[in-house]
Amino acid sequence: MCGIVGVVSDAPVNQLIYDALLLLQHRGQDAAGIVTQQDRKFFMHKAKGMVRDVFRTRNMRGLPGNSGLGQVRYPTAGNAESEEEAQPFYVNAPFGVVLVHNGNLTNAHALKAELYSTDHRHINTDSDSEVLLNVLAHELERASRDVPLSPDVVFAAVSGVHKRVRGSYAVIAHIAGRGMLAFRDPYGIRPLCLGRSADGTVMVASESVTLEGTGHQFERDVAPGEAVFVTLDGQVHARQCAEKSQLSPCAFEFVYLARPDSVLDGISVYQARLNMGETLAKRVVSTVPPAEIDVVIPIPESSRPSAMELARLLGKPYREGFVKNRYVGRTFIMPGQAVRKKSVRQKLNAIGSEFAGRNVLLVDDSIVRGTTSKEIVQMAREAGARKVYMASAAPPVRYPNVYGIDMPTSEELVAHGRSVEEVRQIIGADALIYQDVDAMKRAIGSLNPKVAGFDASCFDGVYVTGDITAADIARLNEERVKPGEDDEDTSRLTLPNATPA
Ligand SMILES: O=P(O)(O)OC[C@H]1O[C@H](OP(=O)(O)OP(=O)(O)O)[C@H](O)[C@@H]1O
Ligand SMILES: NC(=O)CC[C@H](N)C(=O)O
Ligand SMILES: [Mg+2]
Repeated sequence: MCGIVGVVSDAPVNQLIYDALLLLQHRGQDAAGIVTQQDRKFFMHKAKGMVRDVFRTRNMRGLPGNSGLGQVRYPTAGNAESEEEAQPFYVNAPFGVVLVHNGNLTNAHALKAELYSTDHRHINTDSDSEVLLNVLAHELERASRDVPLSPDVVFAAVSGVHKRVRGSYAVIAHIAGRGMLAFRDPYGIRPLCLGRSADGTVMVASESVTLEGTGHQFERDVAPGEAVFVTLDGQVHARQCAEKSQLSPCAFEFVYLARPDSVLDGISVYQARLNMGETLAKRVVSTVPPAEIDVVIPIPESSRPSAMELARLLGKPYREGFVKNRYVGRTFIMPGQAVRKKSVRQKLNAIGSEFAGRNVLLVDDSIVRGTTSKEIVQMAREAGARKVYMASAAPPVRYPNVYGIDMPTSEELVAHGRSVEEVRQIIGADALIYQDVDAMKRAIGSLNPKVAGFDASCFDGVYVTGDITAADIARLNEERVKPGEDDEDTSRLTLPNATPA
């Protein structure tokens, strides 16, 4: 998951984009970048690291101008170690274009070959976003061959992009001296919304919290397949550029990725998490007699709303048994299993008195590789819990994600090919209760009937774009995993009573 933002204003935007990126930091911790524009010239600074580390005063001084864009990166293609893959990306022709991307292309490999052989464009990194920029640049060149650049030409280029590109993409680009372009893939898998401030600044961003937190009024979501072109005087043009579109946002945004104070596609992330807590409560009571639960404890941060609602419905106390070190980032979006595992203990510490002699129900938003739950169950026992039950507000994560969440292989998923009982044994809990897939979809979907469905592929193996084959998954995985990575493969996690092969 990455976070993206773009602005067109009458005043300098460097600090505004910086502030917006801080509000998107939870979507990407590996790299950050900003481009601003003054007198048709782009100024860029990007590097590996969190926003606060990447931008020092001297870097900010080098970002003049009244329009620009920014990105925080959580790599899902290429290599997390590569500084060159940090965004934004730039091409000088036609016009000069910079671009930021949230999502993941599933045909980047084929496009790269085609760009080279047919369009004569060179891609210098393993990033799918650089491929996407070059497809856009080529389509802009084609659409503007005999006519001056206008919103019509820009929209024709986006139609061309939709025809060639597969996968998920929420995109913001700036065309030098012309304006800002934003568009979303025809399924609207990744979020993108638009707002305006009292002084007329137009902002496009991944999440509504970015608009609110920087003093912009939310106006609307960018529709799936739609493109919005904002000229440098702040005029907004919009057009549907896809032949067919169908809003199917990623369910994992509501489970984990987005901030709870955001509203995505008309759905409050917080309310969706409360609803998931409600449906989870029903499953808990059918598995563990409520009399056997003394206390409900969330695993901070993302599970809190679901755990709170679940506790209320069970009539049990909700207690904060784990304290989170706020200086450690989100562990799931860290690259590499070794660093993730180490970070769980650094990040969370148990308050002994909440566990001693009690039967505790721990609630997390999701169990992906099982890194967090395995450590946490053990910590609860070390803190003196009698019984440790574990509940997940999301269903078992069993299938790889190809649309921008970094879980490219099924082998790394603790629930892949395993029964709930087997997962329970691996994480060492006394009971394990998962959300049901349909119940999750209803819990989120009931908040906006206009949403046609969700991309819930990591839970049900159904890929909304309808064009993903087993060979694609294998190839995307091969391209992603770099030799020498210190990942611990969860397929090697054995059941406690398993006989060694
Ligand atoms: O099964 P796993 O592979 O461990 O992944 C799942 C865990 O990772 C996430 O937490 P994270 O620490 O990233 O962020 P949070 O503070 O927002 O909960 C998520 O909330 C789960 O706790
Ligand atoms: N999480 C994302 O949106 C990643 C964007 C892009 N695929 C990258 O790897 O840089
Ligand atoms: Mg968590």
